[in-house]
Parts: sequence; C-alpha cells; structure tokens
Amino acid sequence: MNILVTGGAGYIGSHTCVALLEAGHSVIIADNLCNSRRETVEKIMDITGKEIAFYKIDVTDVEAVEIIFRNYKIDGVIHIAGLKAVAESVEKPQDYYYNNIVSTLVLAKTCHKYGVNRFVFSSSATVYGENRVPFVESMELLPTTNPYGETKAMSERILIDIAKANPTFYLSILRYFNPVGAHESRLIGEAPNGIPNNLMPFVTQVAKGKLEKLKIFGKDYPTVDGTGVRDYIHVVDLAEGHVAALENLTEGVHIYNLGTGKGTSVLELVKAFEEANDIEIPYEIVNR
Ligand SMILES: O=c1ccn([C@@H]2O[C@H](COP(=O)(O)OP(=O)(O)O[C@H]3O[C@H](CO)[C@@H](O)[C@H](O)[C@H]3O)[C@@H](O)[C@H]2O)c(=O)[nH]1
Repeated sequence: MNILVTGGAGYIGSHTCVALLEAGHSVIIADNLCNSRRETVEKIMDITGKEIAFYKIDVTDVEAVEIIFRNYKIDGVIHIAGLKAVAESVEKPQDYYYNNIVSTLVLAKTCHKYGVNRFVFSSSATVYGENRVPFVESMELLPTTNPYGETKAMSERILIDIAKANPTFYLSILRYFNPVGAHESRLIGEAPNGIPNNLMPFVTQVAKGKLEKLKIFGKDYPTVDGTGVRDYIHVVDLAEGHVAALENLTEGVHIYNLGTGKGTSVLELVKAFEEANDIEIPYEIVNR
C-alpha cells in the first residue's frame, strides 16, 4: 500500500516508516520538521534501502496536503504529526488546539474527497484522564488535565463521528503509553530539539554529558519507591503496532492501547539504564 505518514520524520514516525517499508509498503512522509530533522528521512532510507517521498509541509495546510493526494494514489494515512509537550500546551493552548485539531480535520476531509478509507490515528494514554488504572479501551474518557490531552481526546471524537457517518471509512485509534528505545541500527532515535521534556531523552543526554544531572520529579507517590510509575513500551514494538493496525484494518472503529501493561518507576528505569549501559546517571529527587 501507499501510506501517507504525517510526522514521519519524528521519533515514533521514523520507526513506523522503517516498519512499514520493511513490511513492503511505500511511504510518503509529510512533516514540517518543527521537532525533527530532514536527515532522519535519509537515515530511514539507509536502514531499509528503500526510497521515500518527503514533503516538508504543515498538515494544517489544505492545499499542501491535497498536492500529495493528487500526486499519489494513497491507500491509507497514519496521522502522527502533532504538538506533544504537555507543559507547553498549558502555556500555548491556542497553538495546540489549532495544530492538533485542524490537522486531523484537514486529513479526514482530504481522505473523504479522494476516497481514502484507511486511517490510523496516533492518540495517547493521556485521553483516559482522571480514570483509574488499569486503563481499558472500553472506558469512558474523562477530562484530561491539559490542552494537549484534550486535543487527542477531541481528535478521537471527531474521527469516530466521521467513521460513524461514513461506514467505508475504517479507523484505528492507537493510544500510546510511553515509548522508549531506538532502532538497533542506532541511526534513528529520540532526538528532540532543545532541552528534552521527557524522561528518556533527558536521561540519554545526561549519559552523553550534554546535561549535568537528572531531576526526578517527586518521591511521595504511592508507588514501589515513591517515584512516578509509567508503562514504557519499546518504540520498535510501537512501530510494528502501526503496521499491524493498518494491515488488519476492517470496517468500523478500532481502539488499541499500545503499552506493555507493566508499570516501571522512574528510579527503576534509571537503574535499568545504568546497568544496561554500564554508566552512572547523576540524579537528584526534587519535590513535585
Ligand atoms: O526530567 C524528568 C522528566 C520526567 N520525569 C518523570 O518521568 C516520568 C515520565 O515522564 P515523561 O517522559 O515526561 O512522560 P509523561 O509525563 O508520562 O508524558 C508522556 O506520556 C504521555 C502518555 O502517557 C504522552 O501523552 C505525553 O505526550 C508524553 O510526554 C514521570 O513520572 C515524570 O514525572 C522526571 O522525573 N524527570
């Protein structure tokens, strides 16, 4: 299939493109490179030995998106592009709502216009909001604590309504937990622009000596050691989940959690990283 991957130059997107190409699909990337690099596209081609079409566009731009649909017979869309920093979304809600909602609408509308009926949407475990763990797909979504989470929950609702109104529009919603790791080639991985927001890229930059010390936020959570617990999933497993979702897409709406079901605390993760890399990560635990 010819698959349009939005955000294909990013962390999750690049690994997903590798998995798609390795499964025999053709890939067209649309990415504005706001938190990724053009070289990543070359690296995906180096890893797979396959060509990719790359469009440096913003997926909120209807005309730019249409050019792709006119140039290729698109069989499916994997929509990963989006703004994703939780704290920034509280400071700049207008940017988050605009980018993340308009991009979803533009893609859905263009799919409708060009008869593209396979759509995989990159959502987040954040949409469970105030629900209690374990999070299961059938749960009713409760409000999240930040605009970023709301944009994911809203995009889900928009796409579900579109799928209900158009029975030939097949939709798969993937709710990611916390992706970590990198492709075994080491050519691609998580390399955010600026100082990382998330735990793992922060840890790797401390390991490289680029940052001095990790701050662990909070020590009094009701967890094994008081530090925050998350469900970390290897990014290559996550990427393969996209291929499986796309290839097995059938009529209707399908929602999948992409996690391991296993909780790991920040301290456990740091210790595992230290052991695996035979390195010491200087850290300080600070109050949340
Ligand atoms: O410098 C840091 C960064 C993070 N943490 C902690 O590490 C854990 C993981 O944090 P982080 O990597 O920022 O991930 P989340 O807060 O779980 O948020 C991520 O995971 C969500 C899905 O669960 C996504 O929706 C978000 O986009 C994504 O940022 C949490 O306990 C944080 O408090 C630290 O202690 N120090």
